[in-house]
Amino acid sequence: TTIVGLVFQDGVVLGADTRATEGPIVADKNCEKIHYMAPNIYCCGAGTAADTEAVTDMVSSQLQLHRYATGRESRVVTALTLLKSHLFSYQGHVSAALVLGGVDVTGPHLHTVYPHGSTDTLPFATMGSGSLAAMSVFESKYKEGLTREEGIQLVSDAICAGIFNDLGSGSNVDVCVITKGKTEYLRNHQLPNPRTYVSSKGYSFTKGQTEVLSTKITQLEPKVEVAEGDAM
Ligand SMILES: C#CCCCC(=O)N[C@@H](Cc1ccccc1)C(=O)N[C@@H](CC(C)C)B(O)O
Repeated sequence: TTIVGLVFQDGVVLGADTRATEGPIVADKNCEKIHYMAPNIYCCGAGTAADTEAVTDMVSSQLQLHRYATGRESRVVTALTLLKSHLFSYQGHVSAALVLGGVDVTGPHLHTVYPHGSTDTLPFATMGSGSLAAMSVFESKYKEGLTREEGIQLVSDAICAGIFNDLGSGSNVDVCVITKGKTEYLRNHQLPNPRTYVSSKGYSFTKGQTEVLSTKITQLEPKVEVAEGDAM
């Protein structure tokens, strides 16, 4: 997995690839790794698929109940505290490495959460097996005050670095843009690895392109006629 996040002038942009693996096998070519936490908060997950899905879904439900109880918009720090406390209590056995981002009354926020429950607050962050490839892009191109378009492009470039240089990452680029007034989930924002279908007429090799070295035709034993009504 390659998952990233950055803070830009109007909020936060999150990004993820869409490959799920089982050892050397690609288990899912287009899975979703950017999870809804609240209308103004999303969370990217790397690690064990079941763990990232379960922990983000659980905290998302807790945030919804908290919104009912307070009548207020959820805060990123609330999601952060719920996530880290749960992961810490399980001493790293829940393999969820997360990039949490959102915009609340206190402004834009971006955090990383590690399986053991430690967290960091950063202007830009990457996680997953493709995180080093992605971080190389951020370290060379990130700056403060990026526009929405610049932010989306930089996130896409960082995810593509993972897609093309990390075997644990691949397929497509998902993006999520969170600002004070609006949240845009751009599912399959980029499709850099389209499946090229073999044309319906089969391969298009020109006749004679492959040299025929020898031909051997074997006559099969004569067909035995089956009389009507015989048991098969
Ligand atoms: C679909 C399906 C099966 C998913 C199995 C599954 O969790 N794969 C993991 C790798 C892994 C981890 C621990 C045990 C085995 C295999 C995986 O692809 N993680 C990616 C993120 C998740 C959200 C898709 B990424 O971190 O590479």
